[in-house]
Amino acid sequence: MPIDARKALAAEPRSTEIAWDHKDVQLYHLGIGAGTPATDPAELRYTLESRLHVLPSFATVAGAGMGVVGGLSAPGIEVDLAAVLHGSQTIELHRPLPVSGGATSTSGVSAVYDKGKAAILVLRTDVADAEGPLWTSEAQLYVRGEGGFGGERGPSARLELPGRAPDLTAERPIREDQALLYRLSGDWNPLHADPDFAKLAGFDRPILHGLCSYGMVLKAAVDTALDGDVGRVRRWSARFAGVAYPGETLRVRMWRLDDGTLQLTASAAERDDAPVLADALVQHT
Ligand SMILES: CCCCCCC[C@@H](O)CC(=O)SCCNC(=O)CCNC(=O)[C@H](O)C(C)(C)COP(=O)(O)OP(=O)(O)OC[C@H]1O[C@@H](n2cnc3c(N)ncnc32)[C@H](O)[C@@H]1OP(=O)(O)O
Repeated sequence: MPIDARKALAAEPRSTEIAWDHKDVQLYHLGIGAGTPATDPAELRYTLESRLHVLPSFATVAGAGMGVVGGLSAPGIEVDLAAVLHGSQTIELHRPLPVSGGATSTSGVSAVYDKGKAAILVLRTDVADAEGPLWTSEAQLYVRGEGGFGGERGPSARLELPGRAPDLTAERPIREDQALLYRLSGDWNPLHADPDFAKLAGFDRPILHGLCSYGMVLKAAVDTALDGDVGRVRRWSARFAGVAYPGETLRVRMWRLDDGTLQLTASAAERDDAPVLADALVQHT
């Protein structure tokens, strides 16, 4: 059986050493659409090494990504990459991310849910350096066709949107070559680059990496709602509610909640606001 939940959950978490430097950070920022000083001089904080700050979602690619090439393989898990969609992602920052660094990353499967038509794999990663914990991340992978193994169904709660107009709206164009640029940060999944593979996975053309929209939307939130200060982000969580395609425009709606949290949605402006990110929250100082 491609997913053996008991074996996957019983496996010891795996530790690897990761390292990154300013070039990785700059490439990541370009991959999520950082602009040029001609559009906004403040953009140089994302692209010029002497002013560089690190958008916290860089944590999702730090250390050269996930090595997903042919499939997802781990104890108890052997699934075809064409069946995998990124379902949701959370990162929690324990400290601001340094421009360059080295750390130990420890990952494991923390839950496996059975949605009938799909399985959900929950992967947790804890990253720490000599000074202590840096970040914790949780990825949920939606694996089509792998449910029905008799497992627990897992949570299904959805966040209600505030019943009022958004406090802020931002639009972010996705470059035609955005996915080609983004994949250089480590997610080489052909779903985002190869039209034949995309068709095999059931899409008319390559789709954008979930983590690329995840970074683009966090950047929009930091730049418009958090004074451009990446150090204010404590936690960023979102569900991938629908695909986004290169060439589209992400429309980001933001609400400031009473407890200080920022709630967001992102949609594809050209497709009647089809949902891209939902259940999205930025916790910040
Ligand atoms: C460490 C990191 C490794 C990364 C590896 C991944 C490599 C990457 O390169 C891959 C990608 O980036 S893929 C691109 C990003 N993702 C997407 O575009 C997916 C967009 N979402 C969809 O298409 C649908 O929501 C879809 C298809 C996900 C679900 O739609 P439906 O089938 O219509 O689902 P629905 O009938 O509404 O619900 C069925 C049950 O599943 C739960 N669920 C739905 N969407 C979920 C999601 N996004 N995440 C988690 N759970 C989800 C529902 O709650 C429901 O369960 P229940 O009935 O118990 O409530």
